[in-house]
Amino acid sequence: MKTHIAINGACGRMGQRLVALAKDDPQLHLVAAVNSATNPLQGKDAGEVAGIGPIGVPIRYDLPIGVRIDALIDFSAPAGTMAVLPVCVDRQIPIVVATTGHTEEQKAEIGAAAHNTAVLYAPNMSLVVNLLFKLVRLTAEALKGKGFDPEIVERHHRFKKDSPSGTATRFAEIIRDVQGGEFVHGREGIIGARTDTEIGIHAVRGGDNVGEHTIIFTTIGETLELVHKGHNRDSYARGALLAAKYMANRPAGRYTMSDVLGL
Ligand SMILES: NC(=O)C1=CN([C@@H]2O[C@H](COP(=O)(O)OP(=O)(O)OC[C@H]3O[C@@H](n4cnc5c(N)ncnc54)[C@H](OP(=O)(O)O)[C@@H]3O)[C@@H](O)[C@H]2O)C=CC1
Ligand SMILES: O=C(O)C1=N[C@H](C(=O)O)C[C@H](O)C1
Repeated sequence: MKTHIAINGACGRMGQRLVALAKDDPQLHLVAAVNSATNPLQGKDAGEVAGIGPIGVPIRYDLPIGVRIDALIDFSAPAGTMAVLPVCVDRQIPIVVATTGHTEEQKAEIGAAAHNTAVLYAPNMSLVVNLLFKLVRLTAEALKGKGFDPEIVERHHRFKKDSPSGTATRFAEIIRDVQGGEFVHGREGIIGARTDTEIGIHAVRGGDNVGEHTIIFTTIGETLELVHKGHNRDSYARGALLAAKYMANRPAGRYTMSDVLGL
């Protein structure tokens, strides 16, 4: 049986790739393509917006009533997540939140929604980035107390609205979880020597970069760098579609990309 999915943020860079890849997947049926009410593409065919020709699914600003939705994928903006979340809770629609840049309060609300519906909230849907989360934890554990300075550099396209990336923040949280310490975002001025407890986070913005993360562990005499470079957005989109299939019919609770990917 096909998984019936809805996409929030369907007109965006990620939303368009999800629409296109879902169309080619015989296990998926796209039943709703949602985007902000003010978007000029409202009412247009989601396939046309995605550049694959008409698919009979119009862009709309809310979820259709009386239509079976097995999972919703959200690649929008923090306000977009918070608009669709209560509807998913009310209708017990499993939700895959891929949007980044939420406030701490919004993150808590997303977490609380898991009492009532299935929630997967991940800053990165790529298989190998999720593997890298594990490798960074392993590295932080191995190098703990051995005098290595952790620094994270992320690079993204000029249009990205949030900084640092959700993925960079997750890498930093993993290192802090293992080693302790505090986040330092960029550096400027006469700031003095680096302390032993800093976890540096640096955001580069420009061009059409779909996402790069470099996790640096450096000491006097040598440096280890763990690097991921996205080539296009499809690794994120494929991971999210896999997550939607995994989440369909799951009971309320929190799920992770490690669950989905079997990592
Ligand atoms: N977890 C992961 O693997 C990945 C996560 N992301 C994250 O996904 C999000 C989207 O990225 P991207 O596609 O590049 O961004 P875009 O800006 O290209 O797309 C976002 C889309 O969401 C729409 N939107 C904004 N507000 C709302 C709302 N209130 N309700 C419904 N739709 C809304 C926008 O419409 P409008 O233009 O009208 O505002 C736009 O069409 C970002 O937070 C990004 O960081 C991106 C890639 C991978
Ligand atoms: O906005 C993007 O493009 C991306 N955002 C995500 C993030 O903030 O971590 C994931 C990926 O790096 C692409």
